[in-house]
Amino acid sequence: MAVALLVAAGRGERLGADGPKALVMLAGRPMYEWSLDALRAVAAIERIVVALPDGVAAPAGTIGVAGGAERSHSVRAALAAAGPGPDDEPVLVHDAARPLVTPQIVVRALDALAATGADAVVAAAPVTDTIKRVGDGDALRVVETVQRSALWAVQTPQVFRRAALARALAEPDHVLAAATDDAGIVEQTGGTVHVVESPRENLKVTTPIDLRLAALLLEERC
Ligand SMILES: Nc1ccn([C@@H]2O[C@H](COP(=O)(O)OP(=O)(O)OP(=O)(O)O)[C@@H](O)[C@H]2O)c(=O)n1
Ligand SMILES: C[C@](O)(CO)[C@H](O)COP(=O)(O)O
Repeated sequence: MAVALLVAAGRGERLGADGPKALVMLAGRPMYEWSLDALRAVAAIERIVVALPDGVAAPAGTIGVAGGAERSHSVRAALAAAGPGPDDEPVLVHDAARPLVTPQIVVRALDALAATGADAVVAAAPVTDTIKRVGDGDALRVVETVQRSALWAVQTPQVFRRAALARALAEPDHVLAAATDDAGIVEQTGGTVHVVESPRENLKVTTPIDLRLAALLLEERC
């Protein structure tokens, strides 16, 4: 059985809405509810912890906890609220900002962790753009065209063996603040991380155009 941590405590500054991003209405419901539906539909998930903005009540059947200053601080708070568990227990972390996640994506990530000896498995999609490294003195000068075949755009869900995630989240606050995902901290602390393929549709709502796209895709599903 697995524990799921849904992080929904971000401010959403790049979206520029009136309130926290996870509470923004998307295809008729607060954004975080779409991810909760997907997590609740997976039989292997026995507990869901939600990191929320201060003062927001926990959704029914979940454990609520106040989020931290940065994303990985919220993951740390959620893991603490989940209570103790065995070292090899799968702990799944998902962003409420990825409302297009499906039960199938979640199950594929959990199964992939069980099938490997890795410390973590992250949902990801092969990169389809050509990526150039820019900078090196002249801010706009192209330095390199990166070999695309080795590049994957990483998403959530990210599934960890509990001990590896706990070790990563025990790093100092500034290490957590600098990380854009938890798997990156696992890598820095000597852990092994694999990818499992996931559709590009599992996009992250960051800016207003993402919100419009997510609404269109969710309305298509309903
Ligand atoms: N202190 C934080 C920051 C982020 N998150 C969550 O982490 C996910 C990914 O974060 P991001 O999309 O960067 O959200 P925000 O931090 O809200 O966005 P911004 O950087 O534009 O303010 C989101 O589900 C967000 O709610 C969180 O729980 N706690
Ligand atoms: C964790 C994440 O969703 C992986 O793509 C992403 O890095 C978090 O978003 P942020 O905007 O970089 O905080």
